Amino acid sequence: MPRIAYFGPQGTFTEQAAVRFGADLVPVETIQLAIASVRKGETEFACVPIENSVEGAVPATLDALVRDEPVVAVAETVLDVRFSVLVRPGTTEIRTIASHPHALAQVREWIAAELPGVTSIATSSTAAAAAAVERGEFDAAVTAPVAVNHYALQEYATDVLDVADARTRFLLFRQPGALPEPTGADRTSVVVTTPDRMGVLSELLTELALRGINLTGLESRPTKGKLGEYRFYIDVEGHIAEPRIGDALAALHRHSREIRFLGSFPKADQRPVEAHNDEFAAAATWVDAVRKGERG
Ligand SMILES: O=C(O)C(=O)C[C@]1(C(=O)O)C=C[C@@H](O)C=C1
Repeated sequence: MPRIAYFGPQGTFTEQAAVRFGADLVPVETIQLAIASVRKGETEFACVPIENSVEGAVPATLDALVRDEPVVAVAETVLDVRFSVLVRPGTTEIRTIASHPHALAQVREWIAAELPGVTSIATSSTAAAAAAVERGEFDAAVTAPVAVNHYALQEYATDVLDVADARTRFLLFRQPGALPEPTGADRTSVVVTTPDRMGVLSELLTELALRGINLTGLESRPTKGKLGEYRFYIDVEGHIAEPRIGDALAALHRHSREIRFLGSFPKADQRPVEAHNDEFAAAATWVDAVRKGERG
């Protein structure tokens, strides 16, 4: 049975996402360690959060993907997110509330309204906050609903969320290898570092637009070198096996100082992508025939 290192400990949202991929689960303390476990070959896969509909991209994941050897995503899944607030049995007063920064950001208004004056403390994950509350370090934890099954805590509040219908997307990574087959409903992800020249980002996006490629994500992170120098994380609909996606990635390669392929994999929503593959195939056949002197 393959093994998935996931951003744990037990009781995180990421664990629930990893369960869907059906393999033996290995909790690790940080996103970096989950991805490192794949790089070192300790586990075949790593499951980590990539973006949340309320708080946006997960910076630890974006940064871990460009460090060291490449890893590629082979699957994604999306979870509905709502939180529970857990406390030790017998708690009468809450002075501190702990959680992952992405979770705290999604319940900020609830805390201000229901627990005014309480100090919020960032922990490595939602479940790490539950473990810390169990140990008596903090009074309350903002967690995934399942965390109550893993820690000796009780629910102070459930269904806590400032913005309804929050969702988080998770990716399953492994070392580079054969790509998942195209399904007609795929996503491709790359990260590029551009040369420092005017209009370069617009050139990248134009390469996509010209080929009718739908951009589903664009994030920037500092390269951590020169101030003002950024990497761009680009998600598009389609699979690198499709001619127009392959063409577009080749164009991005020409415009970039560095480019790293982060995967082509089936989208969680399974909504078919308008690919125009027949038109691209017909155009390639025509060029081929012209080159051979068979067509004008
Ligand atoms: O700490 C967890 O439980 C996680 O799985 C991480 C994470 C995140 O990074 O966004 C996942 C989903 C929620 O949005 C809050 C936290």
